[in-house]
Amino acid sequence: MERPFLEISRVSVSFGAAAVPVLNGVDLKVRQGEYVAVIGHSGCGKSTLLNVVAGLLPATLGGVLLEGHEVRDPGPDRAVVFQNHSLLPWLTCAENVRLAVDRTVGRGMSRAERAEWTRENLALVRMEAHADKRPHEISGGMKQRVGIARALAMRPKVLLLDEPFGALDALTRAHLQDQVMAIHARLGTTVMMITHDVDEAVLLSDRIVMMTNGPNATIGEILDIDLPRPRDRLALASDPRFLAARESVLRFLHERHALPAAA
Ligand SMILES: Nc1ncnc2c1ncn2[C@@H]1O[C@H](COP(=O)(O)OP(=O)(O)OP(=O)(O)O)[C@@H](O)[C@H]1O
Repeated sequence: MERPFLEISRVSVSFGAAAVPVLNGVDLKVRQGEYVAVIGHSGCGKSTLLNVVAGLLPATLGGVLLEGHEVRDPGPDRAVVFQNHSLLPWLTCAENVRLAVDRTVGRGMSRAERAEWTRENLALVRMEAHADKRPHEISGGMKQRVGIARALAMRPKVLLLDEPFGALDALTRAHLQDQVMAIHARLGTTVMMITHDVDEAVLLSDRIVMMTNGPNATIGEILDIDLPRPRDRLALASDPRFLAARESVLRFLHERHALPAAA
């Protein structure tokens, strides 16, 4: 059998002396270029799982392999974009991206090449016109776009998105989702994205990983989304396959794994 690109094997995570682990025995194989969304109720351990893949948090049991190499630390092959941008406020958009370039792929590049690579990556998220602005001069959606450009500029093997659009209004969110789909189509980056948004998960993903409630959370079900790409949100809004996938995730979250208070 072909070796999986990213392999999460029997990952369990316990914090401190807690008797019950947050995550228990999470197994997932991700293909190169695949777009996987992880969805589940608040507190089930989605960010914990992403942090293990990022190398920011060690698994208590089990582990993660990327192209057969064990993940032990954070590294530029696994770039993370968080819900709240983490741009340095005293640097311009270009300088924020450039900093990541200088420390990773830019090491073998000339000064001019680094500047060009920075510009190209800002262009991927259509932010080249704002390259010289500082974070306080741009909107929340624009800051997230710069954060995505910074992550992509490292040409990671896996892009880890932890609710990247969670703090944005619906229209900005839709716009960014479309941009991320276009970038995924163009670069073929493997993506693991955490989201609470069912429509977002169905629109963007090849597979949706649905987590059971914590503690002791694990993968409950995995849904394949076979919708052809490129995907158009308007056309899909009334597509029976989109609606069926959406309903299946909603049933998982609100029937089979409803939170006790909501059940
Ligand atoms: N460093 C930590 N120390 C102790 N407990 C933690 C730590 N990090 C997370 N937890 C606990 O682990 C559980 C899972 O947290 P996590 O942030 O992974 O959930 P989540 O599914 O991403 O939640 P949300 O959707 O609300 O962001 C929670 O109960 C949380 O309190």
